[in-house]
Amino acid sequence: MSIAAQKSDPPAWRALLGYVRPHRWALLGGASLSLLTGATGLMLPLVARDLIDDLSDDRAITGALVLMSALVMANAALGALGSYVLRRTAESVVLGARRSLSSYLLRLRITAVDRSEPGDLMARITSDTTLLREVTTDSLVGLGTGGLTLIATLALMGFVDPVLLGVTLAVIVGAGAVLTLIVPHISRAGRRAQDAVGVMGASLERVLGALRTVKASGAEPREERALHEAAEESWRQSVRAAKWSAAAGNTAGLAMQVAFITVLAVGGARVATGAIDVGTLVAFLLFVFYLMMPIQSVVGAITRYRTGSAALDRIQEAMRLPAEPVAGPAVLPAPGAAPAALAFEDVRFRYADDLPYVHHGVTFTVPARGMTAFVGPSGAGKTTVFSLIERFYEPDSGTITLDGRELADWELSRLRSSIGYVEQDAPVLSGSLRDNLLLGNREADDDEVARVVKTTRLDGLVAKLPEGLDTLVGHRGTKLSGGERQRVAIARALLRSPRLLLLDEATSQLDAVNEAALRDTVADVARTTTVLVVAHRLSTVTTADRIVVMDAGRVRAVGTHRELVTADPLYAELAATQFLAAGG
Ligand SMILES: Nc1ncnc2c1ncn2[C@@H]1O[C@H](COP(=O)(O)OP(=O)(O)OP(=O)(O)O)[C@@H](O)[C@H]1O
Repeated sequence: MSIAAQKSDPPAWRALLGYVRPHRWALLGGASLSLLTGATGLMLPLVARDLIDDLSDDRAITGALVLMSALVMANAALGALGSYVLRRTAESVVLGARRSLSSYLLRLRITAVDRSEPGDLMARITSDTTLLREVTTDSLVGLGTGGLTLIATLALMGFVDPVLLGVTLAVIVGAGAVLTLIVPHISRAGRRAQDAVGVMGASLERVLGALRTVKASGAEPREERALHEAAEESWRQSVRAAKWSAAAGNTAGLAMQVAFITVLAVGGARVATGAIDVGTLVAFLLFVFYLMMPIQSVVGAITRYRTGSAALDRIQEAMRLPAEPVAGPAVLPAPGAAPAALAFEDVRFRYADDLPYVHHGVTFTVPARGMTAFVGPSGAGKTTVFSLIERFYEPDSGTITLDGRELADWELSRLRSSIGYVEQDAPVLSGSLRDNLLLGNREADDDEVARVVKTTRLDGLVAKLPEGLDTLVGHRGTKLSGGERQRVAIARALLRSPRLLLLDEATSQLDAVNEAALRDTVADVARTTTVLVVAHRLSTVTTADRIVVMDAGRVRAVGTHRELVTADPLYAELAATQFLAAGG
């Protein structure tokens, strides 16, 4: 996984504030309720003391009892409300992060996706965002309420005896120095634990995405080991983080005990010299005791923030991957819209700076309407032509124009809405058959769907499925055959009434009858639309209006089948040896 942190990354707390800002008032409300709960709790002993005084002085205790009951009720009610408000706010922060991250991931550039593991990206949305929950409530609120209580207690201590306050502060500063050494270990271990969860997500995605192949290859034990290793690495790092967190918590506890003893010793000496009286010393020691709670809460907040900040860093890294601009909903071309004309002019392209060029100056023109077939040996760069037209990638040099206008000048959603694209492996998404057909055009009505289902010869399939178009097709369409998936992909593209249809022909999977039918359908579409086909069948190339022969990233010839068979030796060889199904 190469989503790496950059030196210039802003600190995690700034990102956290970004997520929390929309919920600041709810968070403040929850924190105030927590403070109020604490205050009602602190008042209870005072009222109890009054009640005991009343009892010993033979006074009526009804008033004190009523007050105590009211305080107990208020404490419980405020506590429950405060905790609900805080948890709800924390969940809203998680929701906000999940929403923005998932929207962002849908806009990722394909180059970024090429460099990422989908399983790791999934872990960032699911697991890492969950950690924001604790960071929001425990860290932010703990730091706020604990910090306020700490300041108030220290102020009162300074009021009682500044010298003893100095002693206490010296101990606290010493403990703080130790904590600054411990805290980075918590961050590091937290980061590694979350990275290991990402690795596990990636391994899971790899296995589940190809479970049949894994089983058929007998690779379960090896894949199981990889999954377990990732789980164990996460465990190891989480345990390491727990160890350092425990050390931090105990350092705080130890510091308070050291402060207690030091205050006792220095305070005793001051009592002996008459600088303070015993009452002052006792009151101060009580304050040292009370100091424990806010200090624990502040240290807890810091340690939890450090674990959570690792998750925040991972979320921010994903949010910095290159993405496409935000676009409004795409407007599909009206049925009967003019077909598109396309031109490549000296296009050079490579998938990454450290990879060799795939296109070395590709030039061809495709007029509006008609079918153009791309042929050539495997790896010649045919599918890459389609990827560049869809602007999944940008060429390094040269120009690509659609209707005479450079692709870079097109609004991306508008460009893509003009195109119907059928990928070679014809992906089908989990959901119903209808969902899949309407993926590219939600607006298509039942008549249009029925027509396209018929032209792509899916009507037989629909009739035999238990729930027709509403039958679920399984994860990645596993309940469909390869040929059916391909026809679904073609039907989906046709429902968009594209001005340019890109068809990356599968190398197999269609039986002769369906192939002939689809060839007729595509030929029919080519009468009104511009169709580009990466062709693997003789029947396709013989019906094409023109054929572009590609070899090693260059266009070596353009012509019809008849012309090329005699004019281009490579084409003649391909026609004789490589094209599938000779039914032309
Ligand atoms: N996402 C990618 N990242 C890096 N290299 C890639 C990527 N996609 C394709 N390539 C490389 O680019 C070259 C051209 O690939 P392309 O898919 O365009 O070939 P093709 O002519 O369509 O081949 P085939 O007929 O086998 O589908 C190949 O060498 C391939 O390995």
